[in-house]
Amino acid sequence: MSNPVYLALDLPQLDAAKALCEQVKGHIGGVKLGLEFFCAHGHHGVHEIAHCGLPIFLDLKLHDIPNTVAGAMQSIHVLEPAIVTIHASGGRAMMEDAKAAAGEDCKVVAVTMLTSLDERDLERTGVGGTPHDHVMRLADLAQDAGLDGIVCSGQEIASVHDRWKDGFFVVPGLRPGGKATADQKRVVTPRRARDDGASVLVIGRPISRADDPLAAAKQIEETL
Ligand SMILES: O=c1ccn([C@@H]2O[C@H](COP(=O)(O)O)[C@@H](O)[C@H]2O)c(=O)[nH]1
Repeated sequence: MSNPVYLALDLPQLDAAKALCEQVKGHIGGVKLGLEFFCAHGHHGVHEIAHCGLPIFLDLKLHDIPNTVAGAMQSIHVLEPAIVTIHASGGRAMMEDAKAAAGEDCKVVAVTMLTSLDERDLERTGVGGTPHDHVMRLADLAQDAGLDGIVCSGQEIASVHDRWKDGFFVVPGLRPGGKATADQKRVVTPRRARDDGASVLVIGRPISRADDPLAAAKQIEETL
């Protein structure tokens, strides 16, 4: 089985991001480039990281009207990403148009509820119910729209996996100690997320901010 860990390269310096990728590339399965990286380095930065030879996950979390999101998807075709994220709350038409505009080999997955949010945060945005309810509702919508899968926390992955058997599930908010840290609230260990059905494990700071990133990546790999 291939390594499910995608390293989140949330670093402002391109050289540092490239060096980190080279350092740990034998112990991860892919690289996730998000807003911080893409806003700083754009297409050029993605091409530079692609030299590492790992699959690229563009975590752009697109969220706009259908025509705009479809246009953005077409603009990133040339980068040949393996995975791209959009927001499920953009609605069914937006998700359908995004999927139609994506390349054949690109998985389009919808962010349901950010792992930095808990039930209280959800209530404050005017959405009733638990995170579990909210994630299930948006997972159903994403499946109906023909997407490949969703992004959710490891706390919901077992339920999502039960109702969407062939879905592709991306799980961030992973902490080797299993405890909420920094801005992440709905966390589990990488091992639990994998056992519960995650396809991709997104891990950033536990590796990138470790004193020894290579040792951290190896330790996580050994737990899987
Ligand atoms: O719900 C979400 C969606 C995306 N992310 C992204 O994953 C990584 C997590 O980084 P850590 O340093 O391991 O916390 C980061 O790039 C987020 O943008 C998420 O955390 N939660």
